[in-house]
Formats: sequence, structure tokens, C-alpha cells
Amino acid sequence: MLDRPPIKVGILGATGTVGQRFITLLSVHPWFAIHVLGASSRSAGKPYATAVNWKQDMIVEDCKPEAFKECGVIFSGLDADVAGDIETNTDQRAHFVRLNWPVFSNAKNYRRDPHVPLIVPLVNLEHLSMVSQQQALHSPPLKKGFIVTNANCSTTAHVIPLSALERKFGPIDTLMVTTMQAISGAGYPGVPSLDIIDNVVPYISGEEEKIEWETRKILGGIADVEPEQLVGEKMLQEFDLHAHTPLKISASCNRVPVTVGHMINVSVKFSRSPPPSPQQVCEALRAYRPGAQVHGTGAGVSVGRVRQCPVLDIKFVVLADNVSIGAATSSIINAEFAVLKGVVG
Ligand SMILES: NC(=O)C1=CN([C@@H]2O[C@H](COP(=O)(O)OP(=O)(O)OC[C@H]3O[C@@H](n4cnc5c(N)ncnc54)[C@H](OP(=O)(O)O)[C@@H]3O)[C@@H](O)[C@H]2O)C=CC1
Ligand SMILES: N[C@@H](CC(=O)OP(=O)(O)O)C(=O)O
Repeated sequence: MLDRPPIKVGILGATGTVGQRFITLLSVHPWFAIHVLGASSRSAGKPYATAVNWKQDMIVEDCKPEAFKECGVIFSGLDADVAGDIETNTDQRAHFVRLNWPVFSNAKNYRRDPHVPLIVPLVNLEHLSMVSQQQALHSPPLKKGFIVTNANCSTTAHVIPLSALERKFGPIDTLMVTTMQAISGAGYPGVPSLDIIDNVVPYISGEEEKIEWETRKILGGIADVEPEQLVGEKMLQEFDLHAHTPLKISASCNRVPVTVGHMINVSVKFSRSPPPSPQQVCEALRAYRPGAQVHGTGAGVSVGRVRQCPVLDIKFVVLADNVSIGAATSSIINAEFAVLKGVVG
């Protein structure tokens, strides 16, 4: 239990697929109380029920900071076309962040920023430590504002078992992933029905590059920059992008006619030789206890068909709820951890 009154939260992109999941999860959350809902000017001014044909009776606001004054935390499910400017603005890390809000975002815009943590809560909560450097390097320095992102939904799915395996068996050297991604991952209205009914679309724009890059940031660590530099009294740090063992990754992405749930075929080659057996891999996955304790539907991933790979070492299948652990649930756990660590004031 948290020994304080619930923190008022605002949701940007509240009318979208991820926004609606935020509302479902936060409406019963013991620490966070939904206070303001924001979306585009198409929805602003309408009761939420009208804007999304749903059941809440709050008025949707424009995503302008004035409406969010009383909120202590901002969750964002904004379309990436607008998230960059609204969350932080092109003027460095401005807007909601510059105005000193902690922002937990699902959008891709700041995932590659060298000072922005990209956190999958079952894997790398320790990357939250980069927030203080992000605040110190902002001009002017920020006291409370920061942005933490969560990953692409397919990346999120596969890094969870991969992290379990790296912790037990050491670095992974090569990774081949083939995704079968649900249509809810593409937002609304998303993929045209005539493209996806009775079909598989073997291309998702930008997805393969995101999976290949984000996996390295999430599975990698944080290291002091060389030559040494100081930020205040602390060493300047950087994400090492798995530099200790360059990780070769090849991703192939497909859209399939499924409403929710991304399924991923994964083959891995370990650095160590001999590699673990399928049975040892199963035992390691069962024994994995991530730093974050998660409860609730869609808050984990399922792994099956663990077997020998005749080309690499081991192959298996992962299934994840792209809207929950792939999006809203991860943001919420990241925020819970930030509250516990005192990073959210
Ligand atoms: N769906 C998924 O499985 C996952 C999605 N993500 C990411 O999360 C984000 C949201 O995705 P999703 O919910 O699927 O997208 P949707 O298309 O369903 O929702 C987008 C939201 O952004 C709002 N919006 C659009 N334009 C503007 C604007 N100009 N100003 C203010 N608000 C605006 C929309 O409001 P309005 O209704 O008024 O248009 C809506 O609330 C994206 O960045 C996506 O890449 C990440 C992981 C998984
Ligand atoms: N692109 C993913 C959804 C997602 O996570 O996107 P992004 O990485 O841009 O937030 C899908 O279509 O299933």
C-alpha cells in the first residue's frame, strides 16, 4: 500500500486503443486517480462517452497543459505523429515535460533519445536511474519533469523471455524474430479491412527497425561515458546498447487478421558453448522473477514450444497482449516504480 492520497493523473490520447486500456486499468488503480482526459480537437469538448462511444462521463480536453494543472502524472497514448510535440515539444524536452510533469509515454518519438529510459518493466526498471541525468541536462534543468517511454509492443513481448535467458545463461549473440501482429496494434482506423480480411500483410512500416534497435537498448546496460565527464557531482552516463556482446538481430514483421495479441517466433544463439538445452531454457523461464511484481490479465507474456533450433541454438514462441503489457500496463508499472523510488514527487 502507498501511504499517500491517490495521485491525480491525466491521460493524453485517452480516446484511442491504448488510451481506453489506460482508463480500464487506472479506473481501479489504488494509487492513481483519473483526473483529466485529453485527445484531439475532434474529440475535445465532447463527453468521453460520445467521443469514444463508451461509458465514462468526463469531458475530453485538448492536450494543452492548462487543463492538466492538478495532475501529478501524465500517461500518453498519443499517436506518434503528434506525441513528439505535445509530450515534450521540438524545443528540447519542453511542453508537458518542460512544465515539470512526469510523462509515461507509449509513443516511439523519444525511445532513442540518449537520456530517455526505454523501459519494459519486467526487464530493465533500473534504467529509470537515467531520469536524473535527463533532468540535469535539460535547459533549464528540470526539478520534476521527465519522460519515460515504453517499447514497441513486439519488442516488449520478446525481450521478457530474452532477459530471463540472458540472466541465466549469459549474452545472446544472434536473434531471429518473425512476428504475427494483431490489427489493434495499428491504432484506429488502422489497416484497411480489404487489406487484412482473409490475408496476411508481410510488412509493417518501420517495425523491423524498431525491434532491432530497441532490443539492444532494453537488454543493454548503463555505463559511464569515456573519457569521464561530470553532470553536477555524478558521472555522465550512456545506454551501452548491449555493447559487451554485439547482438545480431534480424526481424520480419507480419500483420495478421487477429484483433488482440502479438505472436512471435524467436530463434536464439547464445554466446556460450555448449548452449543450454531446451529443458534448461524451460526451467530458466519458469524460475525467472523480474524486479517488478505484476498481477492482472495481460500483465505478462506466454512462452511455448521451446525446442532445439537446427540453425541457431533454441527456438520458441511468445504471445503477448499488445495493448496491455505491450502498452498501457507497462506504462502504469513504470509509473508505479517511479513513485516507489521517489522519482515522481
Ligand atoms: N495499439 C498498440 O498495441 C500499441 C500502440 N503503441 C503506441 O501508442 C500510441 C497510441 O496507439 P493507439 O492507441 O493504438 O492509437 P489510436 O490511433 O487508437 O489513438 C490515438 C490517440 O491520439 C489522439 N490524437 C490524434 N491526433 C491528435 C492531435 N492532433 N492532438 C491530440 N491528440 C491526438 C487520438 O485522439 P482522437 O480520438 O481525438 O483522434 C487518440 O486518442 C501510438 O504512438 C502507438 O504507436 C505502443 C504499443 C502498442
Ligand atoms: N507498430 C505496432 C504498435 C506499436 O507498438 O507501435 P510503436 O512502436 O510505433 O509504438 C503494431 O503495429 O502492432
